[in-house]
Amino acid sequence: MTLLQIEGLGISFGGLRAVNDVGFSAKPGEVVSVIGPNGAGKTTLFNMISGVYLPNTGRVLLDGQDVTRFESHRLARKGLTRTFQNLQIFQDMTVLENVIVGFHLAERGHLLADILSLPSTKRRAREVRTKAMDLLKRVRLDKAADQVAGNLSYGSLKRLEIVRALAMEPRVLLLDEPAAGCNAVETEEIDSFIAELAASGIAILLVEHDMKMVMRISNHIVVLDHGEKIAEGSPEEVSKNPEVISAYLGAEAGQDTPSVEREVANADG
Ligand SMILES: Nc1ncnc2c1ncn2[C@@H]1O[C@H](COP(=O)(O)OP(=O)(O)OP(=O)(O)O)[C@@H](O)[C@H]1O
Repeated sequence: MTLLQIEGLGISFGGLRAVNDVGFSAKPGEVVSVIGPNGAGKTTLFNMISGVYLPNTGRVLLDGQDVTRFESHRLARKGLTRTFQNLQIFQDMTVLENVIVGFHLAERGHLLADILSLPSTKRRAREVRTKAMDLLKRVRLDKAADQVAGNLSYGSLKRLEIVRALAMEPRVLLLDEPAAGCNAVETEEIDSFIAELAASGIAILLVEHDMKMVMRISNHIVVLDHGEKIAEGSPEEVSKNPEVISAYLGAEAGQDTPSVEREVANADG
């Protein structure tokens, strides 16, 4: 059963066609990764899917409903949430407070009850706290709940950001470079957490430069180059695709992008 369907998405910035006619789909429990050399259009594609940019062409269907024109907060309430490449954590708040903010973003409808300080508000605050602590336990951050977020290691902050997105109870979760800046141990932690989330039935869309991680955890990979989808398939299919290899090798000559073939060989070894 398809949960997220992307059809012919495209957008231009001035004269530049940043993304052109890109489509793919994701089912519950699937990890779908979008890869491609620097500037290929991955983040722009994510921005269109998550309501940050309005595409010039194409559609985004969530559970069969056309949500193309929905803004991010409305999409989040429909079950599609994202994290950003750069951390969006409130560094001065505690770890727990950061997650609680995520819950409040998910339920703005209770504002009047909050203002009137109804008994239901206190009960809900307790429920939210319990749920937030449960989420923190899942990423072993519960012991750090009362610490100021700014004191956490980078890998912990990355996990906190994912947890905060989970407060919205997404069915589709877009992760933009969740392992960026993480060391090998932190990357593996994030890696197994993502696999766990997928196993719980969430469809994960991933943009990630760490090719070993992509090859390890993806069920399906979509490859972009210069805004076009040049290939898609299983990690094995994609890593053997000559067009994909040449896109990466071409990029490697001018930029610091790893060759998929070599990265797959390393990941195997
Ligand atoms: N808001 C914008 N205005 C103008 N051009 C943009 C904008 N956002 C992206 N672009 C351009 O669109 C193209 C695709 O950029 P995008 O950031 O989506 O690529 P990417 O694959 O995510 O790259 P990276 O791997 O480096 O993050 C680039 O040429 C970029 O300069």
